Amino acid sequence: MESSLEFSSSLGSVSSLISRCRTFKVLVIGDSGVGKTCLTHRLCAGEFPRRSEATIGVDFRERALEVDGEKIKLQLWDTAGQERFRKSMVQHYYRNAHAVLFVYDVTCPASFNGLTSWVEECRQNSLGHEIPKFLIGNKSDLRDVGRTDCHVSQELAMNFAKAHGMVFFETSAKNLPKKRLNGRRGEGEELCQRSKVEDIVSAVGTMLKKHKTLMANSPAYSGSFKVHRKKQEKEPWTCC
Ligand SMILES: Nc1nc2c(ncn2[C@@H]2O[C@H](COP(=O)(O)OP(=O)(O)OP(=O)(O)O)[C@@H](O)[C@H]2O)c(=O)[nH]1
Repeated sequence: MESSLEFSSSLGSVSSLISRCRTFKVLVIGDSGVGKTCLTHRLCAGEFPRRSEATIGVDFRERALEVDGEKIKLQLWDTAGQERFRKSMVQHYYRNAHAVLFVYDVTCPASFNGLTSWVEECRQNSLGHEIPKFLIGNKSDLRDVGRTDCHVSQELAMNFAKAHGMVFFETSAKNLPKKRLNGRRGEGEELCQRSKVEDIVSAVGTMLKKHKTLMANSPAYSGSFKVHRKKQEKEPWTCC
């Protein structure tokens, strides 16, 4: 793999001191192709990216928000789903993480089954039981009512979330096609989808702000990785 890693960390970067804004490290994990990069982009930039490439190592995006009058920052760590692009850096991902988003593709049961190994990886890397965890079923725009057998049911996902102490959301990182947006129904769906994405941001922010143990034990992380990466264009993803 042609990538190298530089790591720097400090408890108070200049920018965080100026803005006095607490920064929370939020890990985004899940199988390759489930849409972690697109979802992270949507959560932070408010739109679906035009191009998607396989993540090598990790990418970062930030989202500022206000919770109960306090400005906080979510630093989303969009990690590679492919084992060969992540293995040397795994322990860095988990260090000082404040929350985790477990992502699967609702149209790909294999990605849902794969969640067990992501939970296990968290355990092996001593991720605290107490930190907020979220289960996100992505690509809900591809749900086909005629092919429910091939999709992950919400009931199954909710049970999984309950068993692992996670908050469950089903959403789509993708904007709806333009022709559907022309009609009233499309606009409504898009607004609904946008609010679901915002619901995820608010839920993560609210849980982190309220999480007293986290505040006491792990000060807001402010540091950076620089991953020198060779990007690889991604084919449109297909599963079942
Ligand atoms: N229809 C639809 N396609 C999506 C959605 N999210 C992502 N995709 C597509 O799924 C493919 C994979 O998306 P990525 O965001 O690169 O997936 P990833 O999980 O980051 O993959 P790795 O970087 O390999 O771990 C791309 O072709 C995206 O365009 C979604 O909500 N709906």
